Amino acid sequence: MIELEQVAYGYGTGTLLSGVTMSLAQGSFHFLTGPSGAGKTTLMKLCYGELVAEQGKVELFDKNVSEMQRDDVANVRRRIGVVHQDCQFLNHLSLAENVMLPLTVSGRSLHDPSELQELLTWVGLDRQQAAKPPELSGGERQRAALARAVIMSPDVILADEPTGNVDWEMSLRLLQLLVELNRMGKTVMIATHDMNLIRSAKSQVQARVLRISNHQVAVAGANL
Ligand SMILES: Nc1ncnc2c1ncn2[C@@H]1O[C@H](COP(=O)(O)OP(=O)(O)OP(=O)(O)O)[C@@H](O)[C@H]1O
Repeated sequence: MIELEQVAYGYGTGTLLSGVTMSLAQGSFHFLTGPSGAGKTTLMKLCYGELVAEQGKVELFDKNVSEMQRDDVANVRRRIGVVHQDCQFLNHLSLAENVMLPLTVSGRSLHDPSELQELLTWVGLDRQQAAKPPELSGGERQRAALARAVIMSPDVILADEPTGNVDWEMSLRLLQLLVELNRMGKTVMIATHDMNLIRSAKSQVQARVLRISNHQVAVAGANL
């Protein structure tokens, strides 16, 4: 689904990623880890076509990102749900409207309005659906961000530090939601610093751990 081959990227201040080769197969579950500033968010952005590799090749759903037309980019955006690290919302809209936003801006709607209720119940936010984002707690915002990422029924979910700023119990709840999505067949990658989260996932899902170090991505061994 997502293939990187010998990819390099930097922001003009030297090399950040180089010689990165990795593949996210359909239905796989990956963690992406590495020190702060190692390039996890940058790698995520390369994986959903937000950034274009300076060298090497990125293929999303068998299409080379550097050769994509506007329609291809729109198609990729529909098929990859991203949970951003800072989970920004429009404060004047309700939680439900924010979750619906990816559909609204693409001029689509749900086949059945009860799907929104189901989704909000699934993330445990059905009672807060009329609340405005500033009224939500950190954990509620993270769950709303996850709901917004899955509203388009994407094939892939990329979650950048989805458990940042929430307590351990909420981290496990968010992890469980991502594991459930994977069981439904979605390809999942979670960027995280939290080794305890990775360890707890291991009993629930067959997860691979990718680690960024020295500008490269390697599969981490068992001794996390
Ligand atoms: N738009 C940008 N312009 C210039 N430098 C940037 C930009 N975005 C990120 N960087 C730099 O690139 C490096 C990697 O950033 P990135 O956010 O990918 O790391 P990260 O591993 O996700 O970090 P963290 O774990 O702290 O979120 C950092 O040194 C950062 O300052």
